[in-house]
Amino acid sequence: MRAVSPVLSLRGVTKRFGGLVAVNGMDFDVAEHEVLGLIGPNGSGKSTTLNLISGALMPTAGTISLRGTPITELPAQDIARRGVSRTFQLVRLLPSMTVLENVKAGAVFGHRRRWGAEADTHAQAMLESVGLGGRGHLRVGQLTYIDTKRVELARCLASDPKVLLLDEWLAGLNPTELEEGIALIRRLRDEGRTVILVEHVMDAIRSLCDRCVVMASGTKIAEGGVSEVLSDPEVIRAYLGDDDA
Ligand SMILES: Nc1ncnc2c1ncn2[C@@H]1O[C@H](COP(=O)(O)OP(=O)(O)OP(=O)(O)O)[C@@H](O)[C@H]1O
Repeated sequence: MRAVSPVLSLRGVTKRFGGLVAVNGMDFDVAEHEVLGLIGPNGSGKSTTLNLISGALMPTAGTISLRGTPITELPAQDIARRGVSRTFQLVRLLPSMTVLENVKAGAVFGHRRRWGAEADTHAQAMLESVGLGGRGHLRVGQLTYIDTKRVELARCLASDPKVLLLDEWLAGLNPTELEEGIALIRRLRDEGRTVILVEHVMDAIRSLCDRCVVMASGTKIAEGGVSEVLSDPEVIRAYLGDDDA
């Protein structure tokens, strides 16, 4: 059941990089407990949109609100403290640190800050929840690709985020890992989190998302139920024009 007021709202959000308009007047809402797919061809502005929401970048124009409060001007750490957390397309972990230390770093900087033994216990629990129980002592450099992704998600979850921004978290997984990854994201939603999923894996979009927003060249070209938007001729055209379609 959708809540009436959105958790996250974007209104007229625009980002220019010099002469390039990477994100152009984006408007959309994300409802509580919703999994929203943000899709579109390569270079359409999806990661930039996540960067604007998480505060890694500041919009050139427009407003981003979290439960009705504008967060547009806030630095990234303040947005994280308000319960918005993200994974990165290229996993960003500290390879010389252990798995547990990387996850604890998320617990210290996030929404619900924990220290010392409490941070340890919580980080262990997050590792369990992503299927890495008992592997906290390993160095990140010793892990397989899927496991580094799991650590990145555990790091992100360590701050108890209410809104999760997943930037191609499922990319590069084999079919078995993909099934596990989809089940994991579904569980995060069942735990009461709201998720924005930037993803090229359409099976994941179909099986996880309540709705989709489709971007092309920085602009929203479609929004609605997944099967509806994926059969929209403009969306099909946008993807067919893309080398990776
Ligand atoms: N920091 C930056 N400086 C200049 N241009 C940028 C910067 N970040 C992104 N861009 C440009 O903005 C556009 C949108 O990029 P973005 O990474 O948001 O697309 P995307 O939809 O996430 O693509 P992909 O699916 O390939 O990850 C691209 O043309 C990209 O080259």
